[in-house]
Amino acid sequence: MRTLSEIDVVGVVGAGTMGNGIAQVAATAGYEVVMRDIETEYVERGLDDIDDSLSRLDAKDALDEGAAAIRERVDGTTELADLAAADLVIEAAVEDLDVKREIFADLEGVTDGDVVLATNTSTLSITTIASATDRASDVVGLHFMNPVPIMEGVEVVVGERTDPAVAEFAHAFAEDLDKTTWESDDKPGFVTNRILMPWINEGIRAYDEGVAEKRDIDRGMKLGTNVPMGPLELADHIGLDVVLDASETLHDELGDRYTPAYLLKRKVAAGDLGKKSGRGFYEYE
Ligand SMILES: NC(=O)c1ccc[n+]([C@@H]2O[C@H](COP(=O)([O-])OP(=O)(O)OC[C@H]3O[C@@H](n4cnc5c(N)ncnc54)[C@H](O)[C@@H]3O)[C@@H](O)[C@H]2O)c1
Repeated sequence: MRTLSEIDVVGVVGAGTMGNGIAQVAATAGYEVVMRDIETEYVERGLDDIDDSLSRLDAKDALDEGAAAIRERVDGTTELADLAAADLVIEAAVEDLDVKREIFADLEGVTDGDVVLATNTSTLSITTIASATDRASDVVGLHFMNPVPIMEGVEVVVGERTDPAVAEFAHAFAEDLDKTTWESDDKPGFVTNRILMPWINEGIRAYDEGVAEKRDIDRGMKLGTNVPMGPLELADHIGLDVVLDASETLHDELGDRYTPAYLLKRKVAAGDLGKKSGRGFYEYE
């Protein structure tokens, strides 16, 4: 395993909401970044999101160096082979076990044998993802929160075969990005989503069953329990498809108390995915 001081290039798989956020914070911490997605269009959108986010932070004087210098450290690509340069890879592709297992098998082929392979999965088993490789001891969960540049927390998830030194490295790397970590065993949903997903689904059910108007549900939970976002606005922020994928995994693993809300499934079927599609429970510009 490479030590923290041996990490120069961070590979990121997926240029979506989480992938481009992870690429941005790694570049901000001084790392060179190679961010890979499957289509040029997705790579470009991810790079544009990084530009926008860095400009906003720059305008608030929240960066230690110019946005342009940070942005120059991020390369976008659609070529898997470009990840060969990485000293550490963090996967943030779609929340689908088969896709992630295929990505990890590919990563094993393309990266050096001592490179840690991390996944940003919200709910899927680290152990099952790792078993797609012959290097399960190098695989660890590095679960960033959304939006990555703003949220301080990172959940380190330890699989059945994860080497304790790899878990320790994951904590140290996240701390080097100015994050604060906690650790979870590889159990469905880990700490955060095991508790968060039923809360969001119950908020959606409460709305669907007419308990209150959607704004009152969000306002009630914010003012009544001191959380920064209510369940419906948080679902829009996370992405309704991501919430549904996570809820379905938890339902499969933990049973009926994790049943996804009917209205969540209907919104996803309609293509209302939240902020990223312009419409979820609320409308966005
Ligand atoms: N959205 C959140 O709030 C949140 C928070 C924490 C963790 N996560 C997790 O992070 C991961 C990514 O979520 P997201 O919200 O960024 O999703 P997203 O839909 O915004 O982005 C996923 C990206 O992965 C790309 N992709 C698909 N297959 C790929 C492949 N084989 N190689 C490279 N790229 C590929 C897609 O083209 C897309 O651009 C998921 O595992 C999700 O559960 C999401």
